[in-house]
Amino acid sequence: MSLAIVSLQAYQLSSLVKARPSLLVICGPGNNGGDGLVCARHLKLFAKVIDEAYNLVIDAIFGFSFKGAVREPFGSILDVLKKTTVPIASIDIPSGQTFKDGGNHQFLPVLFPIVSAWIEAGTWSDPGSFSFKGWDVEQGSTDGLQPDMLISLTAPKKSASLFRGRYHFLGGRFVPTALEKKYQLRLPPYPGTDCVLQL
Ligand SMILES: NC(=O)C1=CN([C@@H]2O[C@H](COP(=O)(O)OP(=O)(O)OC[C@H]3O[C@@H](n4cnc5c(N)ncnc54)[C@H](OP(=O)(O)O)[C@@H]3O)[C@@H](O)[C@H]2O)[C@@H](O)CC1
Repeated sequence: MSLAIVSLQAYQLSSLVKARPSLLVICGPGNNGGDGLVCARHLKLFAKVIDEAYNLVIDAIFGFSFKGAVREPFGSILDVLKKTTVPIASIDIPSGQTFKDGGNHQFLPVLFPIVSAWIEAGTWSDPGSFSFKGWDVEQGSTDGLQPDMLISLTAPKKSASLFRGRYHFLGGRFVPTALEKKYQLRLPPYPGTDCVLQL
């Protein structure tokens, strides 16, 4: 639900009007794709809003388990998306991004101070400049999609340090206490009953 809500919050209808109303959700084979299907279902519930004219691609192709060289048919799909001028909103990970260590994108405790820093700084102007004791922001390749919007789930992953788009949201408010303690999370407070937070 939060993925659908922030998509509609970030993209005003007036700025996205095109002759043919459309919204494309591209789902990959893993749980990221599953998130995309749920997002599509909720967007459908907002049909009255998106009926007028709406052009946006929801990237739910790969999440944090993506690794290695991209295989077909996904390579061709990503090639098309890299050239499109339609805004792309990526769920959790911009699809196709790889890192120099070849590792996956599972969140790490060291990532969570970033969330606090973003909130405290009140800006997302230069995420690459953030550095914390014992850790520097990863410098990964920019092979993957460069979305206009990123919706991080639970906490931003490594790839969030490469994000240069306009909108970054955090979703997944209800983290089990045990998980929060295990990874020493410092998650930001969500206002009221909101389930998403713009970083
Ligand atoms: N708290 C959170 O953060 C939560 C996160 N959640 C969500 O789950 C997502 C992670 O889901 P996930 O683990 O299922 O992995 P994901 O990347 O969607 O798919 C893997 C698939 O991609 C394939 N594949 C891999 N590399 C490939 C390549 N080069 N070229 C082609 N294919 C490739 C791989 O195939 P395989 O290599 O195994 O054959 C497999 O089929 C996460 O990002 C978030 O969206 C929530 O649901 C829960 C809370």
